[in-house]
Amino acid sequence: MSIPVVDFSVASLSVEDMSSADLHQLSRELKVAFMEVGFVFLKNTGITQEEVDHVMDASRRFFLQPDQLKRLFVRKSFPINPYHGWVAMETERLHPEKPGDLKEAFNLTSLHPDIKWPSSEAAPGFQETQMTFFHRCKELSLRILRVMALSLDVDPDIFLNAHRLIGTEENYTTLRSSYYPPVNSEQAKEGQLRCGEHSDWGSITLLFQNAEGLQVRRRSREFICVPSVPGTVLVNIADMMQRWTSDHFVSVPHRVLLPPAGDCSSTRQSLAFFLHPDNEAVVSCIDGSDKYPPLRPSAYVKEREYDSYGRA
Ligand SMILES: O=C(O)CCC(=O)C(=O)O
Ligand SMILES: [Fe+2]
Repeated sequence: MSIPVVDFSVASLSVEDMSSADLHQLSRELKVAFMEVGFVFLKNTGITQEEVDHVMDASRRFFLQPDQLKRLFVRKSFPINPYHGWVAMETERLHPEKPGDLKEAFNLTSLHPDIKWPSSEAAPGFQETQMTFFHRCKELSLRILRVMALSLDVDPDIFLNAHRLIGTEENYTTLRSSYYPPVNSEQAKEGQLRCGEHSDWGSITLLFQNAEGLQVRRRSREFICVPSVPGTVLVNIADMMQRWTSDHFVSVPHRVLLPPAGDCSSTRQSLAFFLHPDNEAVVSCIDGSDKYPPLRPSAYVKEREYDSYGRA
């Protein structure tokens, strides 16, 4: 198994109105990828490599600031949004039974004007690039949701109707910039990785990476390495979408390895857009079956959060 590459041109963000496009071929290809692999590379989405590089450059400048500055923006310090903000090294464990992940991250979850950002002297371009990219990823995700609904022959708005509040406190969608600093893999703790094995929690995830290291688990349980393909967006199904589609679309575990022994100087960066349904939407099996009971994203996310961060 390898991860398929699908051409998204007909629904690209550079096509102003996709409603009249012929999306059938595209929807068939996406369906096969999401049913069989759970991951797909999309090319020609309208989001360019240049845009991605620009956001990664601004993120890197933020991460290279002293922790003392970044702590002013730490996650859980924003009264209006508990998810938004900076996550220090080894704070998060995406595999709940393993040591903390060897990465730093910045979660953009709230676009509220009361949210405090680093000054443009401390982190040039950080706020603007993050916010602009959040919107770009949102627009692309909504297009993907529409094609996914078509592919399943259900109401084309069925997923869109549950993603109306992105960027507000009523929706957990997050643009996460991750920074994996150089690490000597021989000094890491037993079982420690750059990002522990996990599946994503939301509806779908868009991922942009600037280096290898990502691995995806196959049905046979062995992991395969995912290349970094410039100019593409890697899209995967997340857990709530798997339930929503009664397991037709599969949410697949993945992880980010430490660099190979002897490589103590490479950094890695990624940008992940975790698309989530609105907190109070109801996610129930779209085929009308009772394979899973209906869930509320707010309650579901809280439960998953305890696993990754503890019940504190
Ligand atoms: O950094 C990456 O390439 C993937 C990270 C990831 O899977 C996640 O943060 O959920
Ligand atoms: Fe992930």
